[in-house]
Formats: sequence, structure tokens, C-alpha cells
Amino acid sequence: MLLSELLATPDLEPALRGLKVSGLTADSRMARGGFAFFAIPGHAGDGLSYVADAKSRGACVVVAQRRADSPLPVVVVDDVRRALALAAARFFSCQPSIIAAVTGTSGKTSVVAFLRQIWAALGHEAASLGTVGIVDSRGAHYGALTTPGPVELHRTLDELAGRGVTHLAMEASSLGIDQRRLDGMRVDVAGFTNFSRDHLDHHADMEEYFAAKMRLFDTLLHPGQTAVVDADSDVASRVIDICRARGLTILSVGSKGETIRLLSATPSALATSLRLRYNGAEYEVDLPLAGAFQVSNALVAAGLAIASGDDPGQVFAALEALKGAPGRLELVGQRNGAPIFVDYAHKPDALEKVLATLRPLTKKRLIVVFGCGGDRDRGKRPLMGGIVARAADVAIVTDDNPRSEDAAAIRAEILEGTRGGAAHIIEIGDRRAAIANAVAGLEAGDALVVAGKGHETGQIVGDRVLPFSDHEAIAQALKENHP
Ligand SMILES: CC(=O)N[C@H]1[C@@H](OP(=O)(O)OP(=O)(O)OC[C@H]2O[C@@H](n3ccc(=O)[nH]c3=O)[C@H](O)[C@@H]2O)O[C@H](CO)[C@@H](O)[C@@H]1O[C@H](C)C(=O)N[C@@H](C)C(=O)N[C@H](CCC(=O)O)C(=O)O
Ligand SMILES: Nc1ncnc2c1ncn2[C@@H]1O[C@H](COP(=O)(O)OP(=O)(O)OP(=O)(O)O)[C@@H](O)[C@H]1O
Ligand SMILES: N[C@H](CCC[C@H](N)C(=O)O)C(=O)O
Ligand SMILES: [Mg+2]
Repeated sequence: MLLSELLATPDLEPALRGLKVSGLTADSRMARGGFAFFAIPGHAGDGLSYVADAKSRGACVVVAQRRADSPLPVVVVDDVRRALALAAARFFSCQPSIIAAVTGTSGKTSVVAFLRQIWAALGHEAASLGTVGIVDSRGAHYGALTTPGPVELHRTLDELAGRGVTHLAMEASSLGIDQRRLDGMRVDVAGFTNFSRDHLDHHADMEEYFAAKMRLFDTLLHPGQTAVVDADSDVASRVIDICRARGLTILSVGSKGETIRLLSATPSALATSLRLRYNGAEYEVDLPLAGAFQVSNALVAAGLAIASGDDPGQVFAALEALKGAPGRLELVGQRNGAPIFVDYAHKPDALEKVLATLRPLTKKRLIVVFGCGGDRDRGKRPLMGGIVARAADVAIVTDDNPRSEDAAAIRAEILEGTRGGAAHIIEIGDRRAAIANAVAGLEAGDALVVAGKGHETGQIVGDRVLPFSDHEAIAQALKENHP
């Protein structure tokens, strides 16, 4: 492809006008012969300091935000992250014909998993893309980020479209939106779940975090397209105002929803019976999932399916076969009749919601094992300590990806927040030992949730990822503690 086509710039300097490029990357280590190297001023470093490396691997031109002394010719653009996304979309030109993007602090992974299942049930070739990787009718492939960087994203879209995927549900993380990873993507419909504290290690404050999410609606979606909004979120009216100002059609869902109105939700063991009203008609749905938050997620997914053209009656019927995303309030075993769940709550609101969901299902003690990640927002640690101290009966504070931090210091910050609460608090740093302790102590009527790692398969300590899975640690503990 010509560089001028890749950048859609006719006015390149004469020496570059006929230049052909064979690929593109923002990571010098991935450069190959004939590649364009996009030099991004990042959080940890500046891409311009890697130009020599890119050149040594064959890159022939640099795209950057400023002129710099460089062994390769430099094309200057206003916003190099956006230029990379648009270029990646031109280079990998195919995308599935329907793309739904979902943002919100919690529930994205669940909503895209549900939407993929609804679409598949209705006969579409569907895929989802996000924290648990790419999932389609062939299986699952894990990826590193929730919203991949633009080059990987567009290569993936092109491959999915190439193998016949017509419907894609993808997670749009605030970091992904902010870093322009989705700017080259055609988004047909977008969903909003909810908003609470997260990623304050990256965004300066909650307003900046909110604005990053809103970019999906006020910039990436176009007037006339549809936004599906969980009307029960406490920021729903702000989101709806922003969508209206952009000229979007609003499809609101939930007990305050105008389009899909939740009339009642009756929990029973690990399921919930729903009565819904849509367009004047009432529907009854036996949702095979527990928790008010899963009801919200299922309704956002249903709204997205309807907004993308599917028949409402068939969409609501498909909710009756939904399976939770891996590691999201997943029942993984039991001991002495006490259920054991793995959940991905690693932020205050999610932890609160998951404990509130399990409380009415628990006759005796609600036990939680959890920790907080290193090199992430420190402010959430005492908040999460406070939540378990109030909402659980026993909380075992343990390690969850300490990364470059001192694990004991992270636990101490969590423990600080537990003071004055009613729960019995235990500190066991080693996560396997914490899980073993919790499982061994389970009695009839108890419930145990191991929170924070969900689907993860590693414990990040320093620079190393040690193999670790809550599922496997629970299975081992169950084996060692025959009831
Ligand atoms: C903080 C953050 O978001 N970092 C992401 C960001 O990096 P960055 O732009 O700041 O890059 P940098 O590390 O400063 O380096 C600057 C530039 O030099 C390049 N470089 C660097 C080294 C080298 O040898 N050669 C080279 O060319 C880098 O590729 C980069 O282009 O852009 C990169 C490319 O897209 C991402 O890989 C990287 O994700 C890091 C690994 C990460 O851990 N991100 C997490 C926090 C993240 O994005 N999480 C969200 C939310 C998760 C959720 O809530 O579900 C996600 O979407 O996954
Ligand atoms: N609608 C919701 N409201 C509040 N909490 C939720 C909701 N949905 C899920 N949760 C909680 O958040 C956890 C993560 O859910 P999920 O993975 O679906 O969200 P996510 O937005 O993709 O999160 P992440 O950004 O961490 O990938 C769940 O395990 C559960 O504890
Ligand atoms: N996408 C989130 C995942 C956090 C999961 C939790 N296990 C932790 O390490 O804090 C993040 O990178 O902040
Ligand atoms: Mg996710």
C-alpha cells in the first residue's frame, strides 16, 4: 500500500509520495522490512526514542507528532494515536458488518458474552472481544488487553470478517477509548452499563474518567445511531443527555428503562424470573443467572441485539439460555453443601454488588477471599476493606497481582479500611493458602466467594507471571478436604 493511501494524505513531501509500505506498527520490536513506524509519546516512554531500533528491523518511515532528528524520514501528524488507528483500519480493511461496543465500569465482559450468545442463538455468526479474549463459534483465544491496540484490533477485525463473522460485540475500556484504539472502527451501536471508581491510576479524576467513556457516544457513534443505556445507573441521565446532544437514538433498559422496562425480578437460588415490557407487550423470562447486576447486564445485551435489528421476542427468549462469562460469579464447586464462587470483583462497586447478591442466598456465613492489585489505584484498597468488613461475615485478605509493590504493604492498606467493621478479618498473603483455609472451614449454610482474579491464570509478582488460577486452587483445596 502507498504511504499516501495509508495516511490518506495527498500532500506528502515529494520523496515520500511513491513510497510503498508493507505494514505498520507502534512497537519498534514488531517492525519488519518496509513498515511504517508510528512513534507514540506514551506513559512509560516516547516512541521517537525507538526509531533506530525500528530502522534496524526494516522500518522505512516514521509517523510522529513532532519533528525530530531521525535516521528515517518523519511525517508529522496532529494526533499520532488517532493516525495509527485510522491507518490500521485502511491497511486491514474488512470489519464484521455489525459491531456493538460496550463501555461502563463493570459488566462489559458479561454484556459482550451475553450479546454474542443471543446473536448465536438467533443464527448469526457472532464473536466477542474483550478481557477474556476473542470468543467465537470456534472457541476462545486469550489476548493481553481488554481493548487491543489499533493494529492488533484491525488485524483481528479483518480476520474475523474473513472467516465469516458478521456480528461482533466488543468491550471499549476507558483507556482504549482515551488512547484512540477504536478510532478507526465502525461502531454501529454502543452500550453503557454503569459508572463507579476505577482506573484512577490512569485518569486524573472521576470527571476525566467519565469523559473518556463518553467519547464512545459523543465522538465515535454518529448521529442517528443507537445508544443502549442502563437507566438504573446513577449517571444514566447524564449519559442520556450527552447521547441526545449527539443526535443518537436512546434505547434505555432496566426498572427505570423507557424502552425495555423491567417490571419485576424475582430471585430463586441461582436464577431470576423477569417480567419485562417492550413496545406495549409483556414478556416473561427465566434468566438462569443470579444477581441484580446480571439482570442489568442481560437487559443491556438484549437492547443491543434489538438495536442491531433482531426480533425482540426471539431476543428475550434467548436470554433463557445465557451462561455467565468465565469467572463472573461462577459457581465452581461446593463443600458441605456450601457453594463456592469465583468472581472478578476487583473494584469497590463490583465487590459491594457481588456480596449483596450472595447475602440473601446465604443462610449462615458469607466468606470472601480477596486482595488488591499492585501498581493500580491505591485509593480503592481501604474502600474495599470497608466493604468486606460491613458486608461479609469472614474476609480473608490475600494477594492479587502485587506487581512491583510490596504485597504486605498492599494488604496493610486494605486492612486499614476494615477497622470498626463487624466481619472477622484474617490476613493470609499466599493466595493458595488463603483459598485452602477458606474452603477447609466451610460449613453447611455458608457461601464462599473468591474475588478479584476471575478468569486470570497468573499471579503477577514483580516482572514475573507465576501460573495461578483461583479455579485450580479451589479444586485442589476441595480434593484435600473431602467433605
Ligand atoms: C498505561 C497504558 O494503557 N499503556 C498502554 C499504552 O502504552 P503507552 O502508549 O503508554 O506506551 P509506552 O509504554 O509509554 O511506550 C511508548 C511507545 O513506545 C513503543 N515502544 C516501547 C518499547 C520499545 O522497545 N519499542 C517501542 O516502540 C511502545 O509500543 C509505545 O508505542 O498503549 C500500548 C499500545 O496500545 C499498550 O500496550 C499499553 O498497555 C499496557 C501494557 C497496559 O497494561 N494497559 C492496561 C492498563 C490497559 O490498557 N487496560 C485497559 C483496561 C482494562 C479493563 O478495565 O478491562 C485495557 O483495555 O486492557
Ligand atoms: N452491571 C454490574 N454492576 C456492578 N457490578 C457488576 C456488574 N456486572 C458485573 N459486575 C461485577 O464486576 C465484575 C466484573 O464484571 P465484568 O467482567 O463483566 O465487567 P468489566 O466491565 O468487563 O470489568 P473489567 O473492566 O475489569 O474487565 C463481576 O465479576 C461482578 O463482580
Ligand atoms: N483490567 C484490570 C484488571 C485487574 C484485575 C486484578 N486482578 C488486578 O490485578 O488488580 C486492570 O488491569 O486494572
Ligand atoms: Mg472486561
